Amino acid sequence: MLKSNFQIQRHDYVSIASLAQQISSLASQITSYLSSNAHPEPSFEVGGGVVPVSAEYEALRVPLNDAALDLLRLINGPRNTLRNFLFSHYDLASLQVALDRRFFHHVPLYDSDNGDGAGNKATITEVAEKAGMDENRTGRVLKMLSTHRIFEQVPGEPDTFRHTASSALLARDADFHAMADMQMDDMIKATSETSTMITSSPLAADHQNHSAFHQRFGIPLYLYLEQHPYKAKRFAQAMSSWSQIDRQITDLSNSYTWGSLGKGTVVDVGGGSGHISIALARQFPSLRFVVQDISHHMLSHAESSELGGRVTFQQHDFFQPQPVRGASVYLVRQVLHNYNDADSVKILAALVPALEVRPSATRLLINDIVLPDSHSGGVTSKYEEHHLRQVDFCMMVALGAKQRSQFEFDQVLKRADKRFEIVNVWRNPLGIGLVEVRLASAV
Ligand SMILES: C[S@@+](CC[C@H](N)C(=O)[O-])C[C@H]1O[C@@H](n2cnc3c(N)ncnc32)[C@H](O)[C@@H]1O
Repeated sequence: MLKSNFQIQRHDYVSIASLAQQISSLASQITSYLSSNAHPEPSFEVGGGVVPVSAEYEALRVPLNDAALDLLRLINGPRNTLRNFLFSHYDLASLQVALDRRFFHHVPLYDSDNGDGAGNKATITEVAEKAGMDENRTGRVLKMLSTHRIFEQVPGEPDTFRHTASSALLARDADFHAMADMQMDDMIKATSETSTMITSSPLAADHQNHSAFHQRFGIPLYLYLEQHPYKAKRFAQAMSSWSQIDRQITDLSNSYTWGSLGKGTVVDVGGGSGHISIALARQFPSLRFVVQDISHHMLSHAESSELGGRVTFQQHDFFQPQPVRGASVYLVRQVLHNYNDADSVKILAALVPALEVRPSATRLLINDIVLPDSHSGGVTSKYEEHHLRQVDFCMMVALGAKQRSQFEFDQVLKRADKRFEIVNVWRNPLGIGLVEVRLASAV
């Protein structure tokens, strides 16, 4: 996670030659970085897809993405580029079928190989049988996914497929699979209603009853999850997987001085299954955590913890006054982005009496994406901004809500209580940042 004054220059690439030169230079720096860190060169093979997670690697990977994507746009021209873009829902449909019919578990992994190479592949007929669908469409799904290097045809055996690094990830990582499944199931269905939803209420922005999700399923997302325990479990797993991406937990533990809180209490407001508190509790053995959530489904997915009672769980509605007073930290993580400004103001205001007990020793930490904007800066690359905008759109579709910039956080905080003051911002160009807030009367 990077401090607020960190800015990445956005380049306007102009020529094929200059882009090619940048790509070549960045690619050789990546090769040197890999070899000097004894990191194996990434490949598409099973087990070959691990890339380094470090600030140095990101500083090369991100501009290489910008340059490579722009080079492709330039050499393909708008007609080919847009054609590809416009047809991408068919690619997603193939992934949707593969997830629905559990293709990723029907092709054996190298792990199960008995040594003769025969155990790591499956014919279209075998996959179709296990998936309970016809061979023709099974083959078409596998071939479509293979164009993205998700599965591949075994050389010399055109009707036989094996895993690649990407398909193996979906086979092995249950939480990542849950995230993919959630996106390709409810979220893609809801997303297709976005424009219809806007047409039906063109001026009613920012309300969960005017979200595409509501348009598609007839009820707000969290009520829907309460009514579908399997989907609530999948959601909790998806959130856990999401937190592994881009080092979110590492960033959160590194960016704030948790160690200085001594034997303090951290209240994890809307903490879901408690995965963040549990990770922090493992790292900071003096701290105690209270994970609060309205959903007993979420709390029931909470890991039984070996942490000697330092992580406790409490059912609580964060629109109601905060029952744990005078804690060291109130962590509000990936919650405000679920709400429009009016509701975010109510959630923040409900915390004020608890912060007033020991204002100088208490912090509110908002752990959410901090969007770039012209007021508070934070310019990112196009590649990075695209990620942030995708998640912002996700909030619009799912909940009629949004991600916020520092300026927008400041506005909702001040509406909740004029004494709220942002004291520090850690930006993360690829994901979740951190906003540290206090009640100014504490000074
Ligand atoms: C997007 S999840 C974030 C979970 C967790 N903080 C994290 O970062 O992984 C939002 C959480 O808010 C919970 N929630 C929704 N409405 C709530 C309410 N009124 N009071 C308390 N929790 C609520 C949901 O059950 C869900 O676990």
